[in-house]
Amino acid sequence: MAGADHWSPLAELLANAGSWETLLRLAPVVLLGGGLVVYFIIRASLFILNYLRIKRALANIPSAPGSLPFLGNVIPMITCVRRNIGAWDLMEEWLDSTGPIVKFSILGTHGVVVRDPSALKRVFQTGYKMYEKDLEISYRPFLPILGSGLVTADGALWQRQRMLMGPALRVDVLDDIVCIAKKAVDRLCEKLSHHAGNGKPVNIEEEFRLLTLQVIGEAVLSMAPEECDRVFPQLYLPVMSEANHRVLRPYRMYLPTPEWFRFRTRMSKLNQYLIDLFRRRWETRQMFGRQKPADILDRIMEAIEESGAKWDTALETQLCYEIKTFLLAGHETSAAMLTWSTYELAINDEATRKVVAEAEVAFGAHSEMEASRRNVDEMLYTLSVLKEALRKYSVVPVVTRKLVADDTVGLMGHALPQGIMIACHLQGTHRLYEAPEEFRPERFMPGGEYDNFDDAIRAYMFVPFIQGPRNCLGQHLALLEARVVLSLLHKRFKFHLADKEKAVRHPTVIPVGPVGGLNVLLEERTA
Ligand code: HEM
Repeated sequence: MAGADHWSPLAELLANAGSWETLLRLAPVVLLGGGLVVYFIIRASLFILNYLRIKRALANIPSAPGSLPFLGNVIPMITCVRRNIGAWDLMEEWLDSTGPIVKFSILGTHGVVVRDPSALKRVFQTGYKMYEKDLEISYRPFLPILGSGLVTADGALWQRQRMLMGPALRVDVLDDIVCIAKKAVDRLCEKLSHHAGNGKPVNIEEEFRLLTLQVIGEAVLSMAPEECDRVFPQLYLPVMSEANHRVLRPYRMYLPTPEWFRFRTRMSKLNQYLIDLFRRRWETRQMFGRQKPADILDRIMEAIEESGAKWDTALETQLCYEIKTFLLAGHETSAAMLTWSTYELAINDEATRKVVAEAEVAFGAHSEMEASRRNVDEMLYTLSVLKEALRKYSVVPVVTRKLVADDTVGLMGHALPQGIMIACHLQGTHRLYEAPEEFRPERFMPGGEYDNFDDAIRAYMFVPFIQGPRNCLGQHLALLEARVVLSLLHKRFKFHLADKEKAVRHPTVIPVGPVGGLNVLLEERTA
């Protein structure tokens, strides 16, 4: 019968609606549907209540201009790129026009932005346990790579890992860095010598990126330069580039595009490469016993042995996150610092002369001397050039935190509610100097502008590595490496800018380098 062919279970249920049997059959569907509705109503009510609680608590703080209902400030933050400025530059405009604390919101997430050193002291030092890493927005695209590594860990795990990793980066490894950096800059000089005087521009930012990867690859894993040049551009750099794209285009994290699959494949190959390396190293240590540590990995393994921890897959995974964190944190930031320092030296003969003079003392007239760490520590002017580049260009312009408890002390005289985001505007702090647009390394020489800030806030007036318990673990390594590289390169070559226009800071990528890199022309220095 034609009618019976179209008889569906739903039609049957409707026909029998009202009978006990049917009601019993419908019960699970009704309960599930009802449960879901109640769940969403509760979630939505909690969201609205929380939204109103935070809105009320922030009522006295001035708002950033251009806020729309629910969207908040998201549109000006995305579209500011059209003006060739970054979201961090927009925040600076808010601070300049509105006051020392400004509130903003992004799709229902409320936040405040601050730059005053006293506020940074509260976030980074005195109240740091309340101000946790903001993993939901800023670091989210990097979580598949960095996982629970040091930069993205919090609480007890972070504390344990920091204790384990800290000494491996701070103590005697710094002595090795001088030698590793010297070898790397010698290789770069050899490469660049083919370009000297030929009138062809070299993108020195790209060269610094490769160099700093080689230095961190050798310091952490004893990787030969050729191995670094083979593995990293194939596996590591493309995953970092995709993660950077995802910052402004978060949907890329969820769409199964060819790039999404490539990201996953490269990630698992990189993880496998590192885990194989760890296993070989661990087995060798168990076979031949303790030897003088060759690199940072050896030092970490020594600390693991001393802690009595068992080698298992959980430990391997955690170590993998830590090593990728060192690779990420340890190369692009340093490359950006070297790039901006080179840019400024190219337009400042007097500063270059002082840097070259320090290199001659530390490395001898022909750069053949193996400088000791003490020699490099004495290069105060070169250090000041690097610090001034970090101040003027703020390669990490902003770091964000999430407030996980009500802060009754708060920031800039305002108590703050749990759940908001705090944007610590490091770039803004670095502009609180005299004539901030001028490049003046003397600010950081003994007795200079920096030394003259009040004791209570001085440490929070220069924050490229932030401050407090979560400060950058690699800052000494970075500044040591960069002193060797900058001074020896300038001792060997004169750098001229290939482009006439002023370099412009990249509006979307952190660490911030110049848009299009830095093209230079090279000339061998004769005297
Ligand atoms: C000029 C170079 C560098 C700059 C400007 C820089 C900047 C920073 C900043 C701003 C943070 C704090 C991030 C946050 O709290 O959200 C940080 C953390 C960190 N950096 Fe660096 N960094 C540099 C070089 C390095 C190097 C060379 C290494 C490692 C070899 C390194 C390892 C780390 C680690 C492990 C952390 C996390 C510390 C923790 O949370 O306990 N950094 N860095």
